[in-house]
Amino acid sequence: MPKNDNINNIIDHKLFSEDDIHQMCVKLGKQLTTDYAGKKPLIVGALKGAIFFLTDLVREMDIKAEIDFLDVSSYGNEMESSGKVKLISDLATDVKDRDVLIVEDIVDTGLTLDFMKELLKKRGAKSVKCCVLLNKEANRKVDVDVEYYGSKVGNEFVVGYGLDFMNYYRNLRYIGVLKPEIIKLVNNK
Ligand SMILES: O=P(O)(O)OC[C@H]1O[C@H](OP(=O)(O)OP(=O)(O)O)[C@H](O)[C@@H]1O
Ligand SMILES: Nc1nc2[nH]cnc2c(=O)[nH]1
Repeated sequence: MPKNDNINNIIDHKLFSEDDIHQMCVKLGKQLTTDYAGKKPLIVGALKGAIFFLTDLVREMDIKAEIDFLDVSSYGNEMESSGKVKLISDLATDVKDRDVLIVEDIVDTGLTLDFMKELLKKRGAKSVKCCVLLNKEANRKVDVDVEYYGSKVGNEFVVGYGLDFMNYYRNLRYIGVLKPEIIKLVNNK
């Protein structure tokens, strides 16, 4: 188990343990196996935050599925959305007439998810749904449907299991809440 250096300096408390996350993946995987039975969906992972969730989730799904990745970003190194979502790297797969399932680590303002859903719909996907690990409803700026999610979270900045703080700490096995004083430090910089 890696010892992330200085982790105690930035994490206030653990929110979801490895086991909590595993249970969420199992539950969502079962539901998706039922709902996508007989279909061959294209699973679209949103880079970079969704990498660990996607790999755990798809292995709980007993269906024939293709996997591709889309890299979009609106945060850069910051802790607040710039409000402008950028397409950094596109899919290699044609989504026309496909059932597409977007896999995301978190939906916060909803801007990133809304951008991806609209893009894939415009390209002629047959259906576009999403499976998100964490749903931060309090901060929503756009009304976007979240068809599947693992857990709701409060309006706090979470880190680990793909979720970064200044591009680090994605490789924590659990999800923790960032210390409020770190947020203040970054915001006052
Ligand atoms: O609902 P929103 O306010 O749009 O926020 C959610 C998005 O923010 C994070 O991505 P980020 O842009 O930081 O890129 P990353 O996945 O590479 O960390 C996260 O992974 C989601 O994609
Ligand atoms: N790491 C991280 N990225 C986010 N993007 C939007 N909300 C969050 C959050 O709480 N944590």
